[in-house]
Amino acid sequence: ARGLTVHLEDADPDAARTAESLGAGTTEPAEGPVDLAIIAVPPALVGKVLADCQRRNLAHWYTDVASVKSGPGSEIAALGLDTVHYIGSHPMAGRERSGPLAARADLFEGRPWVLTPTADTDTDTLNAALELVALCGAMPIVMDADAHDRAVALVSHAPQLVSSLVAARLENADETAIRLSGQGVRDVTRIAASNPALWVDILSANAGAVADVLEEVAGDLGETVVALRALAAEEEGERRAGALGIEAVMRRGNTGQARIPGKHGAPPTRYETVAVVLGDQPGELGRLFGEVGEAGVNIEDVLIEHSDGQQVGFVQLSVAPTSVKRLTAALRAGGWSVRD
Ligand SMILES: NC(=O)c1ccc[n+]([C@@H]2O[C@H](COP(=O)([O-])OP(=O)(O)OC[C@H]3O[C@@H](n4cnc5c(N)ncnc54)[C@H](O)[C@@H]3O)[C@@H](O)[C@H]2O)c1
Ligand SMILES: O=C(O)C(=O)C[C@]1(C(=O)O)C=C[C@@H](O)C=C1
Repeated sequence: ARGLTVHLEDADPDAARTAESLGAGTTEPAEGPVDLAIIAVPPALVGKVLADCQRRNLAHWYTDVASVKSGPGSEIAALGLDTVHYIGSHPMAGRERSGPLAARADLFEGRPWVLTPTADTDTDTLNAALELVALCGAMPIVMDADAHDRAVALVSHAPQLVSSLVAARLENADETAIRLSGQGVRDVTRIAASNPALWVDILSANAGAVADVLEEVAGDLGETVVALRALAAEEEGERRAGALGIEAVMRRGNTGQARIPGKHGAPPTRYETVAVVLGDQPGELGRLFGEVGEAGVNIEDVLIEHSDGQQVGFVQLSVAPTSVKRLTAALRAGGWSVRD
């Protein structure tokens, strides 16, 4: 989309061919060294693959996108590789599904992309990585590898495990309970569908920092259980203490959630939702998005909720509060059923 030639290589030729057929680039090898080689393999393989790429003189500059930075960085140094023309990086965007079929062209749009230069890193190497980040529409954040790993323990790795733990409660749950699943449990468990092997690899390189965060979560969980038991007690004073405990945890959650930045690192924006009833027919979603575009409204986020066993779904479009009236009127005029 940006007019650059991308050469794709993968240990699994089918993965490279599938990516090629989706328009990600060409599986034809480059004739000479390319500008930048982007190594997108599991973290434990970054050192080995970088060694192979440098031995083959594949590129002027090299980066990787692994979700942990200290482990691969130490391995690269231990292997004695060229660290002048290499810079670690980590786009803070991904999917719970792996492989080329899960790819999205706009995945990195407006997302933070961490770069971890060291004292060895050449300015031209940093600039090549900055250009990649800009081409993908992401926001560069320069960080030290250790600080990066501590930060992602809190904002990515511990949340992944907490999501998996919540979803694990559903493993043997009664089917009647599962059928009641609404948007709340879907929001909390989306990333529980992630690839276990990749996450073992990621967590192996950041286990201590993630264990520290989870130990604190475990402490909070213990206190929350005590508060819930008190809430169910006979004695009124105990019940009041329980209510205060639960209120405190909910308020702390409100405060933490409100600190998460919006797109482009801007302060959190409050969007409003326009909910549209959608028939379960091919092309309905595309038609809806087309009409939203024609109304000149930007979709900031979208949630699709299917009702079990019904031929309709609800699409919740998050839009700027100032666009709600205009969008609702335009969609109703176009024959869509918009919920009040
Ligand atoms: N999935 C995410 O959400 C996400 C987000 C940010 C960063 N990352 C990082 O990106 C990297 C890749 O993750 P992914 O989710 O794209 O995984 P993936 O399984 O979809 O892709 C990894 C690819 O690497 C290939 N591969 C394995 N060994 C290889 C080798 N020796 N040479 C060449 N190719 C090889 C595999 O065949 C596979 O196609 C990981 O380091 C991960 O931490 C992932
Ligand atoms: O949203 C997802 O599905 C992700 O995979 C996201 C996520 C994250 O925690 O933000 C997960 C791990 C990656 O290292 C980067 C992004």
